[in-house]
Amino acid sequence: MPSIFSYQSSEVDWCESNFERSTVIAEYYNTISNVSFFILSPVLLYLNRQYRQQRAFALYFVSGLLFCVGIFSTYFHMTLSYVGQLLDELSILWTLAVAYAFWYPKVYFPRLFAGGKHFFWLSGITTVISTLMSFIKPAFNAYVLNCIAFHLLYLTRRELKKCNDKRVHRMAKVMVMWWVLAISSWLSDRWLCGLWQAINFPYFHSFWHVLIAMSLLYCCPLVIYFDINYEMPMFKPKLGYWPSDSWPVVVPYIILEEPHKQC
Ligand SMILES: CCCCCCCC/C=C\CCCCCCCC(=O)N[C@@H](CO)[C@H](O)/C=C/CCCCCCCCCCCCC
Ligand SMILES: [Ca+2]
Ligand SMILES: [Zn+2]
Repeated sequence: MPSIFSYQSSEVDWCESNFERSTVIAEYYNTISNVSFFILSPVLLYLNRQYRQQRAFALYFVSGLLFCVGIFSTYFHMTLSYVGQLLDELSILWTLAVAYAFWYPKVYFPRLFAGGKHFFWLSGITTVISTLMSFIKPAFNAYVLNCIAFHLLYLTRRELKKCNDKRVHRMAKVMVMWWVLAISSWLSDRWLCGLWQAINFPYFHSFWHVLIAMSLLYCCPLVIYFDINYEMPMFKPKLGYWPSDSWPVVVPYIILEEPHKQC
């Protein structure tokens, strides 16, 4: 009986051919494309340093978890092992759970959980139960995780309705654009593999890694922007672009200004 750590013990196998470029790395491009997550965390921490000073624990914690997602995803695509797959999926689940626990706006709490503390415990218990359930059918977990993006889209829409800053609307549109490209790549790698192999281009899952990291690069400042509006009334969040506004490719980040707020 193969060990749960052994190569190819996972029931999921992505479209890229295995061991084509290396004898130790099962899926070469799917493995190296995880570098996007190793870049994402330090970029977030560096650019949003004013916010980091205010909410150091939350930002360091979630950036650390995103880095772990990168490590486990690398391990998974390198080995295609059962343990790799579960670590990959569970690290995503826990990153999402922790991000919700830190940043889910109190105004959306069900009335029963108005205090916040109960909501925190409910999220924790739900995550522990989901963790246990994820062992039942691991191949199904990724679909469930992807559905959470729809809830994030819904929350973004509701927040944008209350916001008249055009730059924030633009940032949300760019985030959605990256996410649509990302999810299309993920689905096409899952469902259209025969076609991609026929044209010798089975690399859509590695595009997914890069594109979802791009989407998170826009999603995180958006979350920070709304958090400042809700939780830090002494500051006014302002959207900045690195390296500068005039560059064709830019990375958004949040600047904290002292006076009154706009949204
Ligand atoms: C201020 C910071 C706020 C941060 C909030 C966001 C927290 C996001 C948490 C985790 C997302 C990581 C997703 C990367 C997955 C990479 C690993 C991977 O590719 N795994 C696959 C197998 O290799 C697996 O099949 C994928 C599973 C699906 C993951 C779905 C994640 C949903 C992420 C939602 C991102 C929202 C971005 C924009 C929303 C419109
Ligand atoms: Ca493969
Ligand atoms: Zn992956």
